[in-house]
Amino acid sequence: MDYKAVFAALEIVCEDTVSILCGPSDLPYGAVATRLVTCMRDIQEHGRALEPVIASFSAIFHHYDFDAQTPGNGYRTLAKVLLSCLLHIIHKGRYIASNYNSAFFRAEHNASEMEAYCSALCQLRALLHLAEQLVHDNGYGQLYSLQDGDLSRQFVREYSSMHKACFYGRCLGFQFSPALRPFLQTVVISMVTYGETYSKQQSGLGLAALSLLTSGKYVIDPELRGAEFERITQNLDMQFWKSFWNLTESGVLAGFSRIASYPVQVNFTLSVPPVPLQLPLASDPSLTATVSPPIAHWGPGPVHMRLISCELREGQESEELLAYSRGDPPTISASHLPWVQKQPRSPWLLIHFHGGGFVAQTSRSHENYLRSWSKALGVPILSVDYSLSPEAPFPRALEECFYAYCWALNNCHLLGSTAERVCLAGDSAERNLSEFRVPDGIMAAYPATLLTTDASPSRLLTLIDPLLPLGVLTKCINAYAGTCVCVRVCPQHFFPPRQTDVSLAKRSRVPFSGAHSQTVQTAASSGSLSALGRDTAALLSDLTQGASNWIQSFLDPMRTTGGTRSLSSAQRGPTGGAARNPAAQCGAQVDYPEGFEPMRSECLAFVRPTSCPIIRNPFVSPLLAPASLLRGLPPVHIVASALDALLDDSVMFAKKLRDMGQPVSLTVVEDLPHGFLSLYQLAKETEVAADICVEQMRTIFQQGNLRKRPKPGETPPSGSQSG
Ligand SMILES: CCCCCCCC/C=C\CCCCCCCC(=O)O[C@H]1CC[C@@]2(C)C(=CC[C@H]3[C@@H]4CC[C@H]([C@H](C)CCCC(C)C)[C@@]4(C)CC[C@@H]32)C1
Repeated sequence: MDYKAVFAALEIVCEDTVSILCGPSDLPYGAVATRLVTCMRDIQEHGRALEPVIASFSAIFHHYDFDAQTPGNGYRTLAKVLLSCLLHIIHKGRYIASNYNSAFFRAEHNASEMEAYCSALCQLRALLHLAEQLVHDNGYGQLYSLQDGDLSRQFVREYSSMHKACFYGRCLGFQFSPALRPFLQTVVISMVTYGETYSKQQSGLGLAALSLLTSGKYVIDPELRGAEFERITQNLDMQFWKSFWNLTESGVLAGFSRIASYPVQVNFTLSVPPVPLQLPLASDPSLTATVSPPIAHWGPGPVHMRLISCELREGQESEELLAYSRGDPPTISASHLPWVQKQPRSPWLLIHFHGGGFVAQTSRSHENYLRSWSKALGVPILSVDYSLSPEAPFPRALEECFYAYCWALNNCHLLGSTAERVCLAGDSAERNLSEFRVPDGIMAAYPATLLTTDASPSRLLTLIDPLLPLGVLTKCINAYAGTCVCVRVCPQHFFPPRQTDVSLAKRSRVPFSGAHSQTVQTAASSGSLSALGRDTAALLSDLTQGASNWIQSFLDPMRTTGGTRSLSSAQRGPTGGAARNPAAQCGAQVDYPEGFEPMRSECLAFVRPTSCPIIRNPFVSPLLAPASLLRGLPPVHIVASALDALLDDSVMFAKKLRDMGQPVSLTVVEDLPHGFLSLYQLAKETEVAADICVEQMRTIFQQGNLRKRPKPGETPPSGSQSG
């Protein structure tokens, strides 16, 4: 995008709009016109200040890319987001300029929209200023300043006091692909509705009715929705997020998602009892090593997983496998019908670790894309339902994933595979769970590779992201890292040699045995009835949102009489910022340019970054892993999104592997949020991105034949797959 043309167009639009608004008009828009004029002048001022900033970023951001063919890093993203905001403003401004004198012009609505974008622009200006500091303070080509904790602390403090509501109201998701905006709106409306009804002791129909009423209010008042979203992300506890993110787990929503996804012949959950496993050694298959079951925190316990296979394959209907079946009756029974042909075992096996911030979701929420993967690749998929935090902090989930992987290798014949080629796939949080073992390749979608609160340019987006706000991310990290006294870890267990190494046989008897076992009380599961009530409520709010959306623009003018919540220009600071408040004084530690100050929030966000050393553990933050540990990794294919706050995690991790000579590829897709796999049915763009992931896995399965496994200690061929 040519930034100069955008700034030039902005200047023209601001001038044109102001001259039209100030010109003679028969229409009674007095106060609204004044608001618009002030707003356009503020925008103009921001634009003039920002052009040189974007110019300086454009001159340097290629230094931070993975390589010349893969442009993508947080600096590019910030510039892109800013230009996207400006384009929205230009579009709106042109509309206002050409329709202002029309009898049907909705002055109040347009003024509120423009004010919302002006606020967003003001906050983005602050983010760009913070990013400029990062450029100065970080090393050349470095997206993180891993040594200097002060800068990051300063940013976190700044984040806590900055106003964010404008990004969750009218401007919600402006940076993403337009096809996703209605969905994001639905999610945000459902979330604030859920937040309001969450604490109410209602269930069933009462709750549904309440949700319906509440969601209506948020549909018609975007400012109220934004403010409420900001409040929720700042104040509601982990249990709320767990519970909201788990909406896709049960009842109606899961049912819908199933109906909308590919039918598969095999889909059921397994519960594997915690018994020691004997695994043949790669170096000498006649020897075996013992792998102990997971023990951290509460001792040995079963490991849950889900088997998904598009076609019924040999072994999948065996009594031996069905004996592991858990809870729900295996859908496999349908395949006993005589016309369902049993396929031979696949040479491939895909082992999947789902995302969900370590705290929420199971394989069930991820079923929709897993089903399509199984169909596209013709491969059985074993998705691990590891235990979630905060009930099961690190390293429980890691142990369970490792155990599940070993169990799958031992029992691949039951899973419908000969496991000649094994690929690990993980999205988001779970990429780093798939770190510890060497299969034939790893496909990591938008991975989190650094769990410290070190600032990076893309991470600044946590201020505007509707799915991953910083306040919520730090809660996830705190939950996963647990309390420091709870888990003490023996260093040697975090540098295990490759699974194929004999020495692991001795160590792995008690994996992660340095962790002090401590019984952690699992959270009392809330009543299933009220859970059903909440599902229903959320669904209803979803349905009503669609219907009510179109009413919104007509109702807007009515809001004026009811008292608008948007900041009037008089309430704004000199550059469009909100009036100062106590939070402003607490937050302001950053030297913004003369005369500029971002808008502040009315209440301070409670962001508590964990200081627990566990987050620096290489199995929690693989970006910090020493080369000796990463050297054993198979080819890693990373698929990230340019608009993801965790983009820099991907870029830096890919660079690190590439610089070590490890086989790695990075693909950056445009305009999608974190977690795009879960949204793959919603838009063409998400589908294309999900297909890229499928192709990367196909590469792993097919290239596995050609790849020579390096022997322990041997350096793999350098850069074989980079780019
Ligand atoms: C300021 C500078 C300092 C910055 C410091 C940054 C520190 C952060 C660093 C690292 C953090 C890493 C932490 C772990 C990352 C975890 C990421 C991670 O795993 O994120 C996933 C969390 C779940 C989720 C949000 C997601 C994707 C899809 C979402 C789902 C889409 C639809 C689902 C709704 C419930 C459906 C409801 C429908 C409605 C009723 C109509 C929804 C929203 C559930 C949640 C997921 C991403």
